[in-house]
Amino acid sequence: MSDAPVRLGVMGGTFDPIHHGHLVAASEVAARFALDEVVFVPTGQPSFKQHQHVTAPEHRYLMTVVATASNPRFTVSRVDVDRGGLTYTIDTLRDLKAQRPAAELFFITGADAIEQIVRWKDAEQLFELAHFVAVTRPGHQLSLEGLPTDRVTMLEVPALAISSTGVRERAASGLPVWYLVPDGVVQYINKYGLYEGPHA
Ligand SMILES: Nc1ncnc2c1ncn2[C@@H]1O[C@H](COP(=O)(O)OP(=O)(O)OP(=O)(O)O)[C@@H](O)[C@H]1O
Ligand SMILES: O=C(O)c1ccc[n+]([C@@H]2O[C@H](COP(=O)([O-])O)[C@@H](O)[C@H]2O)c1
Repeated sequence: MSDAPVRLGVMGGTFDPIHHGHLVAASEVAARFALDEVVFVPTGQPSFKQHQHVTAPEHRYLMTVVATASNPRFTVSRVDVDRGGLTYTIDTLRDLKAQRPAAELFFITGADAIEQIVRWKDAEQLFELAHFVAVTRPGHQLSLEGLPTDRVTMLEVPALAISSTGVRERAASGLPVWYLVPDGVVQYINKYGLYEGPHA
């Protein structure tokens, strides 16, 4: 447990798989908000994706480790994977705060996710635990209506029209996913045959 007063970015996601859109968003927020570190937190069972097949948490966790390994400021946390069950951001932030009480938390989220935030578990308390940085995403107009303006900041990031859905669909059709995801993630997907078969 480290108790240094760091500015800690928190990038939560299903990461099925992690792609360059996630990495660019984290890198841009880190630079603009002078973050010391960004911790990527792969979900256990994502609460808003209960009716779709999601790859096993351990695969998604390992792909996230592979994708972030080369950046000294990027780390990966197992809090959501190890807690098990449905993942709620309120639990993610509470666990990280318990591990690092002096850290100032900045939760990084895309335009599509921030629009749903009022429906997230314990929504009002989320803003007490972290500052939220909403990054623009191609195809999504960002509206912060109804959100506390002092706790949410909108940030334009270089537009990368990449989604995990698109990567899974390409892999399932035998199309290349090189350069949409880091090289090691391409190799991980091929090694374990992810996104092939009935769930692809
Ligand atoms: N290209 C992108 N640019 C900016 N933010 C993104 C991008 N892709 C995903 N995000 C954000 O990253 C977070 C985690 O996303 P997630 O793991 O669900 O990926 P996804 O590409 O949206 O997946 P899927 O297509 O399976 O829904 C979310 O807050 C999402 O809005
Ligand atoms: O806490 C909630 O109720 C909640 C509902 C939906 C999404 N989230 C979080 O938002 C992040 C992105 O989610 P997703 O499903 O788009 O990968 C991830 O960290 C989720 O845990 C959180």
